[in-house]
Amino acid sequence: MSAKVNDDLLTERRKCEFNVEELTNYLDGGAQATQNRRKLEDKVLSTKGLFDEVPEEYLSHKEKYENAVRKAVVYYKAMKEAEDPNQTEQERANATYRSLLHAAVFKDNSPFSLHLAMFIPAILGQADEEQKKYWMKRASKMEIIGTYAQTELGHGTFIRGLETTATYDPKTEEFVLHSPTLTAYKWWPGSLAHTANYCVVMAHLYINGKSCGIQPFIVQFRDEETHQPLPGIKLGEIGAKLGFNTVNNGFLGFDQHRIPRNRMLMKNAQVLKDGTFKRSPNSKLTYGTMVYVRVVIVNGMANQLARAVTIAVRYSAVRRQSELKPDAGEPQILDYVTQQHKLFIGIASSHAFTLTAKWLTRMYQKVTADLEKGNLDELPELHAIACCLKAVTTTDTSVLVERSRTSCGGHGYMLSSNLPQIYGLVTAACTYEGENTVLMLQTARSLVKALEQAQSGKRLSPTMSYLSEKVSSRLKWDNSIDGIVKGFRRVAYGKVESAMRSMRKYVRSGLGPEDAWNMSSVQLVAASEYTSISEADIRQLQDTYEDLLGKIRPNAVGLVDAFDFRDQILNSTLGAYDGRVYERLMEEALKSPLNAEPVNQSFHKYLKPFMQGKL
Ligand SMILES: CC/C=C\C/C=C\C/C=C\C/C=C\C/C=C\C/C=C/C(=O)SCCNC(=O)CCNC(=O)[C@H](O)C(C)(C)COP(=O)(O)OP(=O)(O)OC[C@H]1O[C@@H](n2cnc3c(N)ncnc32)[C@H](O)[C@@H]1OP(=O)(O)O
Ligand SMILES: Cc1cc2nc3c(=O)[nH]c(=O)nc-3n(C[C@H](O)[C@H](O)[C@H](O)COP(=O)(O)OP(=O)(O)OC[C@H]3O[C@@H](n4cnc5c(N)ncnc54)[C@H](O)[C@@H]3O)c2cc1C
Repeated sequence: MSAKVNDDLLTERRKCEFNVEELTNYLDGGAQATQNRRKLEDKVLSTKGLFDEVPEEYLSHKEKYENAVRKAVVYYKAMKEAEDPNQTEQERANATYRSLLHAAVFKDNSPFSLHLAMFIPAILGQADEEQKKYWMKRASKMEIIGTYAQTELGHGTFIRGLETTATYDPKTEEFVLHSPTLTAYKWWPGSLAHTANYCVVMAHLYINGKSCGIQPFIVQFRDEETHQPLPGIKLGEIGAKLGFNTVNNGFLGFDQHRIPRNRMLMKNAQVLKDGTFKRSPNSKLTYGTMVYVRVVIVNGMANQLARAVTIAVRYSAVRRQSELKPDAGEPQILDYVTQQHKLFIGIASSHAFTLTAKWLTRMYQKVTADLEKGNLDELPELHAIACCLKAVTTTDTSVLVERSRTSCGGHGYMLSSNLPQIYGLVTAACTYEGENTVLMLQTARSLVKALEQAQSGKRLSPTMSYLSEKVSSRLKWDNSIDGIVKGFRRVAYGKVESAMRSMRKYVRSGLGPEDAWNMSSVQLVAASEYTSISEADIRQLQDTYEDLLGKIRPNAVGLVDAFDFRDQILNSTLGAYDGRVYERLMEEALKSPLNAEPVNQSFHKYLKPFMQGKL
């Protein structure tokens, strides 16, 4: 018999003014997609051995990893078996697009995540047809487990500064991989330490002493039978982190490690047997895997943020605290407008990121199809947009997840709420796949170029077209959506123009272009991410805003119910559908090993002699 649902949550659900299932269907891409997702979740989550006997937080660092590998093999097998052979690729993609199934199994991400998130995309995007056929067969069947090894101890952002070398030896038709310094060691790749046995390595190619730029190589680094590191390979784990502690991030050093010529992924650039180098049509095509993952991250942020606000809004409907009016009893904390302000932006942002992710994915698919036909025209715009949206969505999601945590008071600080772990997952994305400041500066680079083109009368790409609108600075905008958008476009234009004026001022003062860029870089980042509107209009918008909060209030629980996260995926004492918060907090607390006995052994060993002055 299912447990009794909290009365306040029942009331909230009765108050809701819209059809929750309809919104769920919309988010999934239709009623059938909702059904497919639920069917997949039912199948996979009914698999034995997927969940923890002891809560992960009470395991050691090593036990956490070993437990995660145990679950990863069960999970991956269950996912494979749950695949419906009659489903189209698109239906399968839709069923997983919104599902955070892995979050029900791994609070801190899977040791296989890089295999699926980067190793396979790198093969698909960087291998020639013959290589793709061979490696995809092995990788898709998990005969091998891979990762993506680009970052080094000494370099993450500056890819052209990577020190790992790949020197072509025409006599043996091999590449010699070498880490000339400690800072050249690959450092950070997920699964690298003890899980994977292959990786795509980004290394500096040299032929006859000449630099041929950064190229991708598929490298085996562990024996497939014994899992021992191969000769000339130094491997290890980089240590405990804020989060991602079951992702097994590692380090790898090469000592004159030889690989066959056909291990360089040769879709874009090629090395012939005699050492002839055939250059890529665009050297940045090698960076394609990063563009792909940045696109995926935007959708991932939408889902993770939705999970956090679901937990916080349901808890805020159950938690009663303080006194809003004398003798009126303790109100639900969701009735405080400050609480609504903290949480409703998170609901709206998750929807905004979902729609943005869909738009960006379509743009990525179009540009990738064009690249296949040799048309690179829209690659720069895709790069700029992917950089901006990855940076903005990860920054905003980190802020909003942390705000969801602090809006739940002390209970939000409990690991059993799962809000700290969700924060650990999303805040990592501000750094990986391109540190956010660096990516915003990439976008700024495109904005400055676009404004210069606009000022010389050239046509701009659709996403930059606001820079060619001669919008009057005395524009008055109203509270309509159109008016607000016009206002934001006007201010965004002003930010880019101001940054450019600043750079020109520095150049006139005698600085070189690079120093002028650096001196203006704070403004350049603001131009890429930040748009604010002038003081006078904030008051007008503020009234509208507070009015909107009131309109959302009766529907808040319905809006998060529509995300349709089952309890196992929320994995939270505060966010369960039935709202039995206090019973769950106690149930989880009693699982602490410290509660197995009333007096801990440290009393007799340390406390008692200490208090009796015997230590
Ligand atoms: C479970 C997780 C929970 C929540 C998260 C949800 C979803 C996540 C989904 C998947 C992830 C899950 C698991 C994986 C977790 C972690 C994996 C992490 C992997 C990594 O971090 S891999 C390493 C990533 N590293 C980087 O991104 C490095 C960033 N640096 C760069 O990109 C370049 O160095 C930089 C900054 C662009 C500068 O390079 P460079 O100096 O050479 O370029 P310039 O600035 O001079 O520009 C030259 C020219 O080239 C253009 N350009 C640059 N980059 C690109 C590109 N990628 N594509 C196209 N064009 C590019 C640039 O615009 C210039 O053009 P111009 O001269 O102006 O015409
Ligand atoms: C959880 C996690 C997982 C990861 N997984 C992988 C993986 O699987 N594979 C992989 O290859 N890498 C991985 N990484 C590494 C990640 O890609 C790098 O950390 C990232 O690219 C940043 O590089 P860095 O750490 O060397 O920082 P740096 O590049 O040294 O940056 C440090 C600071 O300097 C600033 N800075 C640097 N350059 C500039 C500039 N030009 N202008 C202005 N400011 C600048 C940055 O903004 C930042 O604040 C992972 C990282 C994390 C945190």
